[in-house]
Amino acid sequence: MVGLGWWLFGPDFLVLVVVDELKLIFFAFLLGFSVAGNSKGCVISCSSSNGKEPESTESNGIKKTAEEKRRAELSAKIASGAFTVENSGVPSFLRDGLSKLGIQSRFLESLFRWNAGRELLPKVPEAKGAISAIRSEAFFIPLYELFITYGGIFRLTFGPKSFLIVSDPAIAKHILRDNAKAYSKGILAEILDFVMGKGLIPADGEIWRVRRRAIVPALHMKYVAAMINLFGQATDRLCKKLDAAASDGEDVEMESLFSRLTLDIIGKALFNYDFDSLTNDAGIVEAVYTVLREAEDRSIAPIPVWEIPIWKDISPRQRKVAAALKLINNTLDELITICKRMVDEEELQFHEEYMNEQDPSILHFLLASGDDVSSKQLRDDLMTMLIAGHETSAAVLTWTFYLLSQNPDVMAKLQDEVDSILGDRFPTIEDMKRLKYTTRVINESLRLYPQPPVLIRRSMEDDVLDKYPIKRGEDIFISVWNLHRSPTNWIDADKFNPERWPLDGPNPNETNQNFSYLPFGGGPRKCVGDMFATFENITAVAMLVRQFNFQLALGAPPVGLTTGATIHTTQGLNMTVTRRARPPIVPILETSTQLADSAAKVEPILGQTGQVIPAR
Ligand code: HEM
Repeated sequence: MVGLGWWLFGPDFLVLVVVDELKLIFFAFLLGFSVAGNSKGCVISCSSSNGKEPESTESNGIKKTAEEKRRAELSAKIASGAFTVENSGVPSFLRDGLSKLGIQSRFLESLFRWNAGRELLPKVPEAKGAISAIRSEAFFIPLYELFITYGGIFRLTFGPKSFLIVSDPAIAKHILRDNAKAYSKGILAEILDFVMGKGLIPADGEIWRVRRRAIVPALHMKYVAAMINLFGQATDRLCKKLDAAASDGEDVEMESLFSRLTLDIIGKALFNYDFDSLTNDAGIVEAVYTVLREAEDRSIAPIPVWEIPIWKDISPRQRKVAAALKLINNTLDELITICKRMVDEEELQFHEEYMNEQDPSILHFLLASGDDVSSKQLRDDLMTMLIAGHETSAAVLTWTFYLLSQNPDVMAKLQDEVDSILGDRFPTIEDMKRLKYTTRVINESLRLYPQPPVLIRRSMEDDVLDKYPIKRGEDIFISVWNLHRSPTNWIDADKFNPERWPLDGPNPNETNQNFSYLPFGGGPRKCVGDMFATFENITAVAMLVRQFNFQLALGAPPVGLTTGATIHTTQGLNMTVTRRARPPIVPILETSTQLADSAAKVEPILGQTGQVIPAR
């Protein structure tokens, strides 16, 4: 999924290439709240649950002290009101001035009557950006400090433009669910247009409604159950790779391996295509990564040079992106054609849980359903889901393994559960319900590292948030990071504590946590792949920890965080992987028929609307 995280930051200057006023303002914002290029992200100090920090060398220690000092200075500045904007407004200032000059109050009253109603309306607390004070870390971290001072909604002002930062569950619920129709995806749609077009994430209005209605049924329970087999096979390939590294005593960079694992999975799941990116780096895999990198870079670039007409023809980089997009589009067109042929030749009896055993992909479902859609729209949807379903899951796995490496007690408990429930088998749909602690570990990882950390909206009409009236056209960032780490919502908010979620309670979601927990968003635009992703993550975590122990590699760079579409590490997650001292594991693959049969017997574990569980 894509979020404000897209917008990282460039150097501390603003070059005035006016392509679009709003985008420039955004760039100004980003420049202000900039961060962390790959080399200068913060050392994570907010994530460790048991007081253990990532392994640190002497220089890491120095960096960390500087970081803590910088953060303390920022907190002190915020607390002293250095960011606060006085809300007195011009009319009251003028009125006071005229009154001091001796103008009669009766006259002043009639003069200023036009403004009386407006002045009485409460104003959103306002903070102004101070570029130098809040540079050099992932943007959502300074937003947290501002939230602690200014509260669940505040306005962040840069020059003529401002942004509303929302960190309050009730306001988030209003925007995402109760009055969702009044909000669009705003600038997100503009930035992602080159790659996602009118795909489900950026689309708004009627296109979104029609496509959502077509796509959601494709992710039915029988399909997701069949996918567990695929998750198992792909993870098994990763296990083999790790096993070889363990034999050779080589450290591994897990973030990129997780990215490849989830790319392989989503390619098969969406359009029955095997990227085989765990072993293959060229051609289409390279093209996918070129496009992904471009999407991230566009979101952080200080100048939208790609919008200058001639640029895309002369810039080697833009030509490479165009060639990559062409290759992907051609491949998708080919896959669509092959799939159409398959559907034509099939004795089709389409029904609610329709699934083709040879090709259970979402594309096959959509074509078999008779979905009346252009190839371009289909491509946009597939591309959107490819990115949405790939980056997010990879990030969840990355941060889960980081957290596990910092919390050996949790790891031990997790391995006990996996050993007793899975043994040496491949996971099945029934296991998804039984692997309760594994699920809680992932729930908790998603709380501390929400993917994406911020959701973006734009108001399409005037509205009232909390007690504050807001105008049409407001750009709003709902900080899931703040919601998930708010001291009012959570006890020991920064602590990694899977035990906070009772094993016998419902699976935590936005509904039963009353919008203080939004791992998959909420309301009509909630993630369509939540169950798919949860089962994918459970399968991968369970199979990996069953076979290996994971530790941060000795001498590896500290694990810093930065933002792209999701929360990335600054320099990778370098780990030493060792085989667990257990009898050798010989996975037994179950057939898809068995899986499909068993799917019918298992209730979904997601989307339960149990009673509200107070945050713990
Ligand atoms: C752990 C993995 C995942 C996480 C954390 C995640 C998170 C999210 C979130 C937070 C949203 C809401 C965005 C917003 O309101 O602005 C979202 C939307 C979406 N997600 Fe996911 N997602 C994940 C996996 C997937 C997968 C596997 C797929 C596809 C199979 C997918 C497809 C989508 C789509 C299409 C939307 C847009 C829905 C709409 O606007 O109607 N996601 N996701």
